[in-house]
Amino acid sequence: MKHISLGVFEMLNPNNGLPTWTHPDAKAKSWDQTGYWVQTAKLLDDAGFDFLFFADTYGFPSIAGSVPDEVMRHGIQFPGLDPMLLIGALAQATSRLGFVVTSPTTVEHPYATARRFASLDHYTAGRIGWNVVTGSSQTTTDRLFGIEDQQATHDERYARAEEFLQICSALWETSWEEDAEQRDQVTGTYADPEKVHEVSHDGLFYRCHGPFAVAPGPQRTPVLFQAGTSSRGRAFAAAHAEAVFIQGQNAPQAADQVASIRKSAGQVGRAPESIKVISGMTVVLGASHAHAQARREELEALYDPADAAVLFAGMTGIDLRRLESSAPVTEAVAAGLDSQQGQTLIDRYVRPGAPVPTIGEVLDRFRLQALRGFQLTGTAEEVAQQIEELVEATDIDGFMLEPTFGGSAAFAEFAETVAPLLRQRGLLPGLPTQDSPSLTLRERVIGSGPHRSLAPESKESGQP
Ligand SMILES: Cc1cc2nc3c(=O)[nH]c(=O)nc-3n(C[C@H](O)[C@H](O)[C@H](O)COP(=O)(O)O)c2cc1C
Repeated sequence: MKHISLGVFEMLNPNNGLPTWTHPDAKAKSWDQTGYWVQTAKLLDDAGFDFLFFADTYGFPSIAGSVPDEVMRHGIQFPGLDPMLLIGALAQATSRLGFVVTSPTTVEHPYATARRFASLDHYTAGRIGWNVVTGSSQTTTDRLFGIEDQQATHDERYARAEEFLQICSALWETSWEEDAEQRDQVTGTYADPEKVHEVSHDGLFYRCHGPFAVAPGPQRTPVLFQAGTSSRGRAFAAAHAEAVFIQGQNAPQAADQVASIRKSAGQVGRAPESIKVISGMTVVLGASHAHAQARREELEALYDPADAAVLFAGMTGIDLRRLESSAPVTEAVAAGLDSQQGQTLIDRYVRPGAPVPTIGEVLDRFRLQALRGFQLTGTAEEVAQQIEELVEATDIDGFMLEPTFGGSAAFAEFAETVAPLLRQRGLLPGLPTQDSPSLTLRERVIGSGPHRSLAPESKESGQP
């Protein structure tokens, strides 16, 4: 049985997905406090988790240019803080835990993004990853950044992302030779100018000229995660991603996704298993199965159907509230409510050959699983068994635990009860000890490194 990676999926807002902050165990009062996150990161570090992952977006739901009342009143992806600014404090408080931060290729500039992640590679001593996304809640974000007149199509956003990453990679991998940074106090040479090269890029969307002003950190390139699973998203992942984040819904669907991601990687000359696929999973535990089931019902009662409809509209640009709930969901397309946004989300509900679900059914499934992956419920033994079966059936490489009622107690419970069983089953390595070597995130999760192994085509492009 292969070892799996274990992460935690978080967002810097009061909830993860639909509002749960009103529950007594939620982090309603602490989610914006550095102390809460330091304590959580330490817990995960000591419990042997591999990484803490932050999803992020500048956006929040808006529909036809206005923000529905529920967004602010109920706290639906609102308000939200910048997770990147927290990483230095978390790195200082931990010694092994990796951090993955989501940052979009839409409204940022490649140079600024490359500089931030290269800085974080230094601050975390090589424990940083970047979840590359083409952005959600695009309509809201475009208005905030004043670029609503330039709305790019789904595929154009991926074309920009290609160029964005090309520049970042050149800055990280080619600007500084390995021994360019000398810091020699005797000769007074900080960096050898002969060994720091200019990057020169004139593209369709971006221009960037000059040497990179950050010397390489332990990993040079942060570990590249990617989320977005349309065929265009998959092609992008095949070319660039070292790990792909999916929201697995059931074993057959996830097995297909894993196989298709590996196949696409193989088609561009990469070893198919070198690309890691990691799924979200929400685990609700109990002393007995009935107890766990009761806790799940308590959790799901928090997910309000009206909030779900607002979040769905914000993410997809499709306001299903305008249609009869008994109508087939394909009517949304017929009614002209289709949009360029969130293709994955729609693909998720309409399967070739299967009956088309109604709008009410789609919204209810979305309510229960919005922004979430596998839903596991049971005793620790039952959950460990389900995880083993999922790994066997899908060939998935790891999971991220999604928050349930909001606080970090659920992560501690998983670490104390399920993780030891996964170790017994050979799915997790032993807990690190004082003598364990300190690994970079790439060494720990991808199993290579510390530097990125470049895809064959980038070697051929004449870059050193
Ligand atoms: C599993 C998953 C996680 C995502 N996480 C984020 C995120 O944290 N921030 C964000 O702006 N977009 C996120 N996205 C949206 C993607 O950036 C992308 O815009 C969207 O999925 C459309 O691309 P696709 O059709 O290839 O999936 C996520 C998408 C998926 C499928």
